[in-house]
Amino acid sequence: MDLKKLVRDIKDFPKEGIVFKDITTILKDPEGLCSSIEQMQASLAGLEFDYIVGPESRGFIYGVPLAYNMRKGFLPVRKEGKLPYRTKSKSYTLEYGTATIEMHEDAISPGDRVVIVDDLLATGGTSRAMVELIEEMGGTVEKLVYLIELEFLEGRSILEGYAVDAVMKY
Ligand SMILES: O=P(O)(O)OC[C@H]1O[C@H](OP(=O)(O)OP(=O)(O)O)[C@H](O)[C@@H]1O
Ligand SMILES: Nc1ncnc2[nH]cnc12
Repeated sequence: MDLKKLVRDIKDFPKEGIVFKDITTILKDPEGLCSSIEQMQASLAGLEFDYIVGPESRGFIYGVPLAYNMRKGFLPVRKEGKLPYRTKSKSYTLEYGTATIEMHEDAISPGDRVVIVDDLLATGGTSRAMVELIEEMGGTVEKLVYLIELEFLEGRSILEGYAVDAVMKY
C-alpha cells in the first residue's frame, strides 16, 4: 500500500516555515493504519531484542502495537513531569523547538536490547536523547524504526553507527 497518499502536509504548523507531516489521515484509514504498522514491523523481522521504547505522544501510537504484535515489553518515554516514579531526563532540540524527555530510572537494566519506534525522524534530536538515556542505563539500541523520515533534515547524521529504517522518505 502506498501510504504517502494518506499523509497530509500542513504548512506553517506549529511554526512558520515548518511543513508538518500529519499522520492522523493514515490513522483514520483502516487499511492505512494496518499497513503502516505492518510495514514498520517488517523492518524488525528476525531482529532479537527485549523492549520497544517509544516517545510521547506519536511514538506511543506505533510503539505499542508493534510491541504487542511482537510480544515485547513497551517502555514509554515522556515529556518532563509526567512519569510517576524516579526519572532520568535529557533536554534536546527538535525541528520546531526544545523539549525535555524522561524515562523511569529503572526502566532499563544493563544488557537490555532495545528498539526505538517513532512516527517521524526529523533532526534526530528526540531520538539522540533517547539513545543517550538508554545507553546511560546500560541498554543497547539494536535499531531505530520510523514511519516517516525527513531526509533533508539529516537526522541520520547524529545517529551514525546505529541501524535506522523508515517506511516513507521525503
Ligand atoms: O527528529 P526530531 O527533530 O527530534 O523530531 C521528531 C519528533 O518530533 C515529533 O514529536 P513531538 O515532540 O512534536 O511530540 P508529539 O508526538 O507529542 O507531537 C515526532 O513525533 C518525533 O518524536
Ligand atoms: N515536519 C514535521 N512533521 C511532523 N512531525 C514532526 N516532528 C518534527 N518535525 C515534524
